[in-house]
This record gives sequence, C-alpha cells and structure tokens, in this order.
Amino acid sequence: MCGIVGIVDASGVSFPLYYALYALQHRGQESAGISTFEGTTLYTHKAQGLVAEVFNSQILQKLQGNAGIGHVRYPTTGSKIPENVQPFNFRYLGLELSIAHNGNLVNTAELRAEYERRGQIFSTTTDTEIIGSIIADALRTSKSMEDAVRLCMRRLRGSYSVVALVNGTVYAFRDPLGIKPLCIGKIDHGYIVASESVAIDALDGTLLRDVRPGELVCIDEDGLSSTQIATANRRAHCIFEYIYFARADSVMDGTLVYDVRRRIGQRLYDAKPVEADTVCPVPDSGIAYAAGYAERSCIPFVEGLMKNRYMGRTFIMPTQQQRERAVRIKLNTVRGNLKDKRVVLVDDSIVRGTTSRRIVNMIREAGAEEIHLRVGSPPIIAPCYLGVDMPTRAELIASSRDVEAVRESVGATTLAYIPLEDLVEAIGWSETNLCTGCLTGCYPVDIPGERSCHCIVDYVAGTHQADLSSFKMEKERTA
Ligand SMILES: O=P(O)(O)OC[C@H]1O[C@H](OP(=O)(O)OP(=O)(O)O)[C@H](O)[C@@H]1O
Ligand SMILES: NC(=O)CC[C@H](N)C(=O)O
Ligand SMILES: [Mg+2]
Repeated sequence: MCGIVGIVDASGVSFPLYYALYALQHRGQESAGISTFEGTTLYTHKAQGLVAEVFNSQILQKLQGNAGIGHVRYPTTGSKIPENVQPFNFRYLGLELSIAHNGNLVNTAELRAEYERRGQIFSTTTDTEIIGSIIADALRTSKSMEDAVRLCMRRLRGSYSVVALVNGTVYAFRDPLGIKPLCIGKIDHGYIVASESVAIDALDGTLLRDVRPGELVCIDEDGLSSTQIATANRRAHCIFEYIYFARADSVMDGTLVYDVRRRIGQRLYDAKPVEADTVCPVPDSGIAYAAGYAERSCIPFVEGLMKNRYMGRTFIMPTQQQRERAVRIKLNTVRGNLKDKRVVLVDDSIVRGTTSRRIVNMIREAGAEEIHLRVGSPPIIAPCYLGVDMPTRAELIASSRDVEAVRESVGATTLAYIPLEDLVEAIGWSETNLCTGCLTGCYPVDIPGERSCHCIVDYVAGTHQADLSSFKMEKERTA
C-alpha cells in the first residue's frame, strides 16, 4: 500500500515532494524516491530506508525543476531489493518518463511474458515496471498519453493509482474501480496529486477532490486538466484503507477517516456491550475506534498501552520475526492504568494475531482482571491480491478459526468483531462500491481460483477537458 505524490509548482518541487512523502510515510517504510524534471533532464534519487534517511537538503537541492513525482514503498510484487525501489525511469530518444505506483496487478506474469517476447528488457521484478513499459512503448510509437493510459486500463488487471512524469508534465490516473486512493489539491504556486489528503495538508494546500476511478489527470505549467478514460458499473474502494491503512486525518473519497473509525467504535459497543472500567486503544490505529467506543459506552477512555514514537508500523514489516520483535519494542503497558481493571481493548484489525496475542499477554501481566477485545473489522479470512501484503490464507488467524478459537488463541476474556453491515454503514459507501475481498473472499477483479463479483468497464472515447478552475472542481466535489 505504497504512497505516491506528483507536484507541479512554479517555485520548485523537491522540498514539497519531500514533505508530502513524509506525510505519507505510514503507507510504506521500505524505500523512498523522488524524480524531478528541468529543461531536458530527469533527476532521480531513491534508496531503501525511511524518507528522512533517504533524503537530506543537499540531495533535495540537486533535484531541480518545477515538476516531479515521489514514492514510498511497501512491497507487494517483487522483493525488497534496491532494483525495485521506485520511481522507475524509461528513456527513449528524447522521451524522459518516470513512474510510481500504488497497488498490485494480478496479471503481472502474463503481461511480462508478452512484453519480453516483444523484446522489452526488464530490470526489476515488480508489477510497476510493466505499467511503465506499456506507457513507454505506447509513447515511443507516438501515441498520446491518453492512448497510453487507455491501453493500460485495457490490459492491466488489478489495482493501480499511478503518477507519471513525462518530460516535465505530471500525469495521474486511477484504475476504473478506484481501488486505491488518489486525490488532487491546490497549493500556492501549482497543484498536487497524492494518495491521501494529509500530503496536501502538509503543504498548506486545499483538497479539491478525489481523482475519479478511470480518470487521467494532467498537471503542467498551464494548470490542471482531466480526461475520463474508462468508466465502470461500480467502484471498489479498498475497505482496508478505511480500517487500517489511511491516516485518520485523511479525507478519502469524500469521508474523513477518523469519523469512520469513531462510528465503528460506537457500533462496536452497540453490537456487544460489556461492563468494564476502562476503554483502552491499541495505538496507533485503534485510537479513533476506542474514542467512539468510550463515547457510546460512557466507560472512561484510558491509555493502557504507550507507543514508542520512534517505531514504525509493525504490520507492514516483511517478516514474521521482525513483526514479533517489533510489537514488544513498539508497545509497553501503563501498569497503573490496568491493574485490577476490567479493560475493553480496542484495535482496528486482527490479521496474523501477532499484535493481539502479545499485548493481551502484556496487559494480563500488568494485572488486568478481564480483557475484552473489540475489533473494528470483521474477521480477515481471505488473502489480498490487490495491494495489502497478506498473500495466503495460512497466515491469517481467522481463516481457519471461528471467533471462539481466535479468542482462545489470543488469550482474551471475550472477543467481538464489527459485523460487515455495520462497517459498511460506518464508511458510507454501499458494499457494492467497496472491495471486501479480505473479509468475504469475493474480489472485484478476476483472480484464478477465487470468487469474483464481476464488474463491467467501458472505455470512453476520451475528449480532453480543460479544467483549470479549482473553484469549479471544489463545487463538483461537494455537489
Ligand atoms: O494481527 P496482526 O498481524 O498483528 O496485525 C494487526 C495489527 O497491525 C496493525 O498495527 P501496526 O502496528 O502495523 O500499525 P499502527 O501503529 O498504525 O496501529 C493493526 O493496527 C493491528 O494492530
Ligand atoms: N504497496 C504498493 O502499492 C506496492 C506497489 C508495487 N506493487 C510494488 O510492490 O512495488
Ligand atoms: Mg495497530
């Protein structure tokens, strides 16, 4: 679930890109990269590590130009090797293309084989390079960016929000189902597209609207324009973005994520009330849920776990050993707030069970009398193929256990999950407009061996609509 950003700003982009990536760090901790363009030169700096480790002001000063893109990676296809760090560059007779992607394709192998047969040489093992190859190949044969993106939308199966820098113009597009988020903002001297609105906030910008599913947005020195490339009969926004991935202060597809999580917390109490002394969140993402639960139950919100602020997210770490060790360093108990207490412990999700098992144990050792675990998502029973690194059923604690067996396995006194209908209502999109694959085992794209709920996608004979007025776009969003 990487983070992407694209900026055109008349006063230079490397520092704004850096700040935007900083705001998106929670979406990918493995590597970071920026490409900018000035004159005829494409500049790129990228490496493994956190944003603050990869860049410093000297490096940023060398990334010249008024247009650029950036990426933070959380690997889903292709391992954790330096070659797979984004953005990826493609150069051909004066064409300078750089590309960054959030999402995951499910037809990578067949597309790669096809392009290899056509003579394409690949230097990474990611799905993203395929997207770049399709675009570079189309532009090389003098097609327009609109045609190149139309070809992508016809050929790619899976999720993709993409930013591309083509000779100093920034393009952004979102798959026809809008699986991964992408939004547009106005900043002082230009425009920004980013995975989440917190990146726009970091630059003191204004969120204009989300990129529509199937839309191609173009930003250059003249401003912003947009073309609808494809339309679908439904959306499929990733439900796990609302549950875990997005920052609570982001507005995503029209909804403040904090509000969604707080509403879920309230409904969690309604679904299975319990008598207790304290409501305790599992930081970070359990906090908004616990706030809602405490509000509805009138049980005091008390922090029984403290998070070490220098630790990243543990779920998105690549190996189980790293995740296990990290949970203990990341979270510690506040003993005085737990001793002899009946505690409602609220978290957003139980995926592998690494976190819950460990902290239930820690809270019990701190002297809690009862631990009632409440979870802001239904049981996660099926893998994600579309951008979250939970690839097999075997690693998901709820895929082969019922609620009672999960409770026993994590050691809680009671355990309750939010029902899917309540989660969907709290989000505000109908279930048919959400991707619920990890909760239901039914996916919005065809995946061999899995059930799919079919979607119909139409390709629009796209006319380029100049749309330079931010006011007009704002009105559109609120209409
Ligand atoms: O069952 P598990 O496999 O342990 O995964 C679920 C946990 O992982 C996530 O937290 P994480 O520490 O990644 O990030 P956070 O600080 O944003 O909550 C999530 O919020 C759950 O707490
Ligand atoms: N999490 C993501 O969006 C990852 C993008 C891409 N699939 C990669 O693995 O690099
Ligand atoms: Mg957590």
